Amino acid sequence: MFGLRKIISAKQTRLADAYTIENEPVSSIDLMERASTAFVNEILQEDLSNKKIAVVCGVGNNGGDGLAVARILQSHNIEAQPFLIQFKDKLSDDCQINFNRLEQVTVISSEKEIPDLSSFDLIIDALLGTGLQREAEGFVAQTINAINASGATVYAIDIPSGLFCDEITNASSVVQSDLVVSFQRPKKAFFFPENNAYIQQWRVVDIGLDEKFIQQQESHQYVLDEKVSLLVKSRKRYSHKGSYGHALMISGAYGMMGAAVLTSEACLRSGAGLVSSYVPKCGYEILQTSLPEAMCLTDTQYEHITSLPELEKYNAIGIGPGLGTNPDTIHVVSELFERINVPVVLDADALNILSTKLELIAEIPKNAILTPHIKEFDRMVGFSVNAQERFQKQQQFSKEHQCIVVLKDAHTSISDAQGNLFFNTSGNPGMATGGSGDVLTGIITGLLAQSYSPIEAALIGVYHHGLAGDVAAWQKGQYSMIASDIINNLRIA
Ligand SMILES: NC(=O)C1=CN([C@@H]2O[C@H](COP(=O)(O)OP(=O)(O)OC[C@H]3O[C@@H](n4cnc5c(N)ncnc54)[C@H](OP(=O)(O)O)[C@@H]3O)[C@@H](O)[C@H]2O)[C@@H](O)CC1
Ligand SMILES: [K+]
Repeated sequence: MFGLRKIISAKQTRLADAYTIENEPVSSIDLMERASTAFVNEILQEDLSNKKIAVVCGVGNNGGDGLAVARILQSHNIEAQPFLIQFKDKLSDDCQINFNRLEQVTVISSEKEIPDLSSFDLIIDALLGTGLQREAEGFVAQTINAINASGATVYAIDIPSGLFCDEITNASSVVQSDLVVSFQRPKKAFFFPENNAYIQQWRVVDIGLDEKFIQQQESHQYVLDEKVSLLVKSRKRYSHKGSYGHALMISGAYGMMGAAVLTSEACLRSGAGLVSSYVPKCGYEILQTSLPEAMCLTDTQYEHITSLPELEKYNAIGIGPGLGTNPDTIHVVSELFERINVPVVLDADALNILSTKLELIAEIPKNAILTPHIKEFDRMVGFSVNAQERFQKQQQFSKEHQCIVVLKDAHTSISDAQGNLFFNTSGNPGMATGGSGDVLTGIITGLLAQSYSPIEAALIGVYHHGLAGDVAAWQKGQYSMIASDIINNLRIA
């Protein structure tokens, strides 16, 4: 969908593996060599020459990768000591071949022999991969615990050992990795916030699995990454401000006018031809002074919004940032639902109003974009025990109400009315700062005004918002960046 990559299950990965072996064709041992070489090339971006490295391998193909990685690192004159944790008598065929290709492997065949790993700088975790069948216990769990207790940096091959690929892991013995280098696709598990302790950072390397086959697999989950830029249309040479739509931002209350300024400015920066900002009277001078490029309309009331302006001339509307939930403002949302006939973004207090008047949820305009963070979402649909349940509810909500939900988190997820779920890969913790969400609302509304479809606007907006945040973090650092830095680094292209 939109040229974005599908996220597939462990089972589908095995099918893609077998399909590639048969149809490329390539032998499975050569595919393992390719994967191991790609892993080594990725980690060699860092200078490892003075590091003492342990490669902790299991008996399956993940272990086979680990043994090959140790050999390839040694061929680069890097000290990498392989350990085979023999928790089963028989090694997989390719693991056995790679075992035979190494001159020296320390074989550990019982719990008692597990070495103290604290003298190593770096541990490469190749104990278990996507073949995990059950929670790690006994010998395997003890080895995982030894890796975690070592104090060394840990890089995991494909997935941290002990972590389930497609569902929430409740086990206590899971490798806590600093980096995962995953083959071909990120795993579903990488997008569960619950797995944060096991995955500080992940990257994906291409190992040449058949892409066409992967994209044909039944999956409704996608990776939202730089490929979304393909959806961005170039601006026409002969065009004028009227060509790029007129957006209306409804936002602000006394003491919250910054939200109105940020959301309106972000809307302009996303390329909307014209932006009008509807604010309470107290916001008139603030808005006109800080954002001369926007037009300003005011409510009759001074401190908060109590009514709506005429809506006919706008191509898209964004409502919610800094709006407040004053009793006189609440009815504005239901009135908007009755009168609106253009795409709309509902954010912040517009969502809080929805959660105090749940009967309004049934009236959400078709194709509306809702941008809750987790707490706002839970207030609307009820508490979820974990991310997996919340993602299901998110997909269900989108289908039932024919709308798009942008659930804001470290990996923001975007659900559409067809049941698809897109996981964003841009952004950083520095973006957890006041006003960041207001900026996103402005960006998405601005894209809607330019006639992008709601799902396109949500995908382009979320990815570029994160990207601008990454540039801001690079400039100012995650601690010091603020929401206006995100706007200043926005570059949709
Ligand atoms: N996909 C690709 O394209 C490519 C994949 N590649 C690599 O292959 C990896 C997948 O390999 P894999 O399927 O051999 O599984 P893996 O994770 O090594 O473990 C299986 C072994 O562990 C055992 N076992 C399971 N759970 C257990 C537990 N809790 N406690 C104890 N034992 C447990 C299980 O035993 P069983 O359940 O059968 O008793 C079996 O013996 C993948 O992650 C990637 O690194 C690349 O080489 C090339 C291309
Ligand atoms: K692993």
